[in-house]
Amino acid sequence: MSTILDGKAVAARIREGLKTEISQSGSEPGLAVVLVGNDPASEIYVRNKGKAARAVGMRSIEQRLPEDSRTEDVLAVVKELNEDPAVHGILVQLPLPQGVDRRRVIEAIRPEKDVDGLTQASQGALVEMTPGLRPCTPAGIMDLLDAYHVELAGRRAVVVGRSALVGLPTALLLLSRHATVSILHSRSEEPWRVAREADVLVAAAGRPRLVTRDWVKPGAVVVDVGIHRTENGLVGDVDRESLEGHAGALSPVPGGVGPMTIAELLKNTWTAYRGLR
Ligand SMILES: Nc1nc2c(c(=O)[nH]1)N[C@@H](CN(C=O)c1ccc(C(=O)N[C@@H](CCC(=O)O)C(=O)O)cc1)CN2
Repeated sequence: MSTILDGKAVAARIREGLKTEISQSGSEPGLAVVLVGNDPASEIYVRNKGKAARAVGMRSIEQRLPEDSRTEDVLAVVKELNEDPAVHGILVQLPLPQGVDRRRVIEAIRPEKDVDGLTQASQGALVEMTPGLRPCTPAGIMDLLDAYHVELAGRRAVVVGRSALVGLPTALLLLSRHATVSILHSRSEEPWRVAREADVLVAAAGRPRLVTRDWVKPGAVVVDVGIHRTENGLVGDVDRESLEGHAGALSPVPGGVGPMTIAELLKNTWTAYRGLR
């Protein structure tokens, strides 16, 4: 049997801890989420973020802009939120519509309110390993591994995918914990040869069921970051059925990394509120 890395349960514990801390402090951190356009998955995530924020005692602010918004329109909203003392964390939901310049919008967020950890200031802090707000999904992966006491120092970790949102920062966080890290990507030749060496394999390629049994060393810990909506329901980047009983541990989709992403967003908002890094 493979151990199931139960992100839903770990995230619930994190949220419970935050709720207690926030209520004991008598404070009300504010989280602003900006949604541009009508992407149906983004609608769900933004709704869930607002619900989760309110449930731990935070103020949730939602700003919606139409699909045909210009970069300047989004920048104006971010600027307003930057100036608002009741807003401690700002997140711009991704992806943005085609006409909006993602880099300019993200860069407009004040680093101390960058609860998504995506500004160049936050990314620089991650590279330098100085205090800063870390991107939510990578931070969630680390907390999930820690919750199951997965040893990282000196072990071989392989990340499949090199996105700025997940793959790259996850590799850096694993490196900061002294794992020996490789990154695989769409141009890697025979990626399964490298993947098979992993003690810890993180699949963040954005390709449904890419990682099959022949990519995985028996007993390895496999973290699935993918979420794909198919006619048979949600599937990840990992072909879960072929890994059951082969992997030592496996994060499910749904119920693995997804809930951790939202819990980390709340953690970052609480950190931003306290001004502690
Ligand atoms: N600004 C950002 N945009 C996006 C991020 C991000 O971290 N920052 N990540 C993803 C989407 N995402 C958060 O925004 C996210 C994805 C999935 C889940 C989640 O809880 N998934 C559930 C399944 C829910 C469902 O889809 O029905 C699960 O895995 O159990 C939370 C957050 C892209 N955009």
